[in-house]
Amino acid sequence: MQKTTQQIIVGLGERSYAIDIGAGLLTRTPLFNALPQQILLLTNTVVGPLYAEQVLDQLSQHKVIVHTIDDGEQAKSLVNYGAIMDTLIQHNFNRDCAIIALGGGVVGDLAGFVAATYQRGVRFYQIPTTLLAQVDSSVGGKTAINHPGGKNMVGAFYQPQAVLIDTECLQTLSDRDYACGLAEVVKYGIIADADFFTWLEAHVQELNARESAALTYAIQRSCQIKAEVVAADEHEQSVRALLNLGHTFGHAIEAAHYDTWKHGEAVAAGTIIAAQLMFQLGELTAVEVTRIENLLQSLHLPVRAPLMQLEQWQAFMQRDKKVQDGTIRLVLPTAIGSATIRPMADWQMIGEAIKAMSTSDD
Ligand SMILES: NC(=O)c1ccc[n+]([C@@H]2O[C@H](COP(=O)([O-])OP(=O)(O)OC[C@H]3O[C@@H](n4cnc5c(N)ncnc54)[C@H](O)[C@@H]3O)[C@@H](O)[C@H]2O)c1
Ligand SMILES: O=C(O)C(=O)C[C@@H](O)[C@H](O)[C@H](O)COP(=O)(O)O
Ligand SMILES: [Zn+2]
Repeated sequence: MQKTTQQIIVGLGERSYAIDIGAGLLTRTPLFNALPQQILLLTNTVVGPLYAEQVLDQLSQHKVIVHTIDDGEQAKSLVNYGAIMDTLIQHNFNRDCAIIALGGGVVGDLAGFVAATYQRGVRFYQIPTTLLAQVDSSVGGKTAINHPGGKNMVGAFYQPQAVLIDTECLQTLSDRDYACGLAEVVKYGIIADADFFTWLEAHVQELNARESAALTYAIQRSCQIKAEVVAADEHEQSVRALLNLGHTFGHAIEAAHYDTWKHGEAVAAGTIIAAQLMFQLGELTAVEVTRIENLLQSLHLPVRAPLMQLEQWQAFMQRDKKVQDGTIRLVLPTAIGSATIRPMADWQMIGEAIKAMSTSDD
């Protein structure tokens, strides 16, 4: 059967770029158009052995330096950022070089921040290999590294030149990391598309089985929504904040538990807290909260946060990038298919929602 490629454009004027989606794209030529001679391929110790050779085969006419980082969220660090800068400088990379990210969101976020800052900005390409990176982090230009005090605290908005999504890469992903990507997919349904949410509910089995047609549609629809939101508000002055549903809570969980909670898992637990908060405010029905909870659960995602003191939640949440004049602003679902961003100072109410949706201690 002929393999097809679908293309979605992120419309940003002169900086517009294409997201190509298809099975087996890594081994089809060319990966990207008009690549320069000097290329730094950033990958990690898990993805490199799986896919770097396929990429290098396509780049045999270029001078490619492979830089490999450790696996895991802790690798999105200032130390690794410095080490990559050392590599670029040691090899005399100039402003005409390109950085290619081959990996999940950790590799992509770090590579993008390097690209945004090396010699004040060099070309950047994304080859996302996790579901989460394919549906979310490779698109839209949020690049960052973490700080012990919070997630993505140092970063830049810096768009890639192109994104290449090979859906076949997902077959080697662990069940846990696959589920993490589905958390961000569910997010798009909640904030922007009730029909897509209903479609997800109806295709849980196919999605859990990683069936090609369902998976490709979920990736494509997610990228379409993300591309539209980013094109409308690249620098998160308004509607882009909705992509942060569940993240103010989720980032607090991650920052407190980097070693045990993954990003997608923390987003799922954070999403259900946001839904519960809207239920308490009388703006979301019990049926809607249950639908969100059931969908996340059926996709093997956690729907209860770990036990943490309210003060700890508060400390991390106050560092959220959406805080304005000391007041946190939360993304809250107003229905399945729409969400709003709202300043919230009522910590008693927030604490009640967190408690209701945290693991019980009895
Ligand atoms: N920039 C953005 O807009 C954005 C959006 C969402 C998330 N993020 C960030 O992305 C990160 C999470 O990304 P993630 O979930 O991809 O995590 P990750 O990059 O740590 O990848 C998850 C795991 O899967 C492994 N892996 C990657 N591809 C694989 C493959 N094809 N086969 C087998 N194993 C594979 C990785 O080595 C890792 O162990 C977080 O740091 C989060 O903050 C950024
Ligand atoms: O693209 C966006 O905008 C997002 O918020 C996507 C999120 O899924 C992603 O986790 C992002 O990195 C969060 O950014 P932050 O600004 O809250 O650090
Ligand atoms: Zn996210």
